[in-house]
Amino acid sequence: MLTLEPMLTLENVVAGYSAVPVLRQVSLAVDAGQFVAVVGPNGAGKTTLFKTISGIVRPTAGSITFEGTDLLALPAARRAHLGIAHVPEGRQVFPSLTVMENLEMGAFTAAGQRDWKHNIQRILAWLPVLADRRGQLAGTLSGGEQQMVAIGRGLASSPKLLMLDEPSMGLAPTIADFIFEKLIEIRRDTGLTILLVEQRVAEALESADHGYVLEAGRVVLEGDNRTLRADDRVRQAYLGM
Ligand SMILES: Nc1ncnc2c1ncn2[C@@H]1O[C@H](COP(=O)(O)OP(=O)(O)OP(=O)(O)O)[C@@H](O)[C@H]1O
Repeated sequence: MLTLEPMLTLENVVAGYSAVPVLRQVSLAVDAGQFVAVVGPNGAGKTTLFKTISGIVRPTAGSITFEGTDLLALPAARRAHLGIAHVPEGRQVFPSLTVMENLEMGAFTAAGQRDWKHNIQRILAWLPVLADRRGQLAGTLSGGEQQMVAIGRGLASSPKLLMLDEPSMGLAPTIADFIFEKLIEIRRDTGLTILLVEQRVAEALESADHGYVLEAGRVVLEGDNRTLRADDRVRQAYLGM
């Protein structure tokens, strides 16, 4: 019988800063086309998890595989070319470049260069505010607009896996809701695989198909979104019910 391997697999990953472990034996899998959310409190290690996948932090144990390739054998710069886009916490747009220049910077991969015309049309259709502000310096945009630039920049690389680190951070609830709706729309239109880290647990588990709860560097719960939303621990600790 044919069994499909997940697109991304982490097995027993241990990682941190200097000698201090943050991730303690984290295992996680993302299937192609899936929308997976990782939720958990401040300091649980969510950002460290993303940095470990994209190669900024090097694990001391465990394995990470993307489409059958051993990611740990590749430097960070190579991983983006495999189709992994990391939209970082705090957006990190290039403030002195325009919106369009920021989007162009995202198209640094071979696939991003090849697909630029198609990608930019779609990005501007999903996020029309970026078309309105294409010549504006990104540093002068609102937080929500900067988040849209960061998402657009990630999409411009033609990723297979889009990793988003707390896209709602610091945004008013209505703007955060708009961002979640856009992610659902982009996913529906493209079938893109999405890995999302979020502190807005209710919205994250409504948008995603599958979730992981990360606490103190360990996966303490995993399941499809309905199961997690119905879980007593999740309801009490994260949904205020
Ligand atoms: N560059 C660093 N050097 C040393 N320790 C760090 C560094 N970055 C993060 N840490 C520590 O690693 C732990 C996990 O941080 P991380 O940012 O991964 O958590 P998080 O779940 O993303 O939290 P938040 O939701 O607040 O961003 C924290 O105790 C933090 O202090």
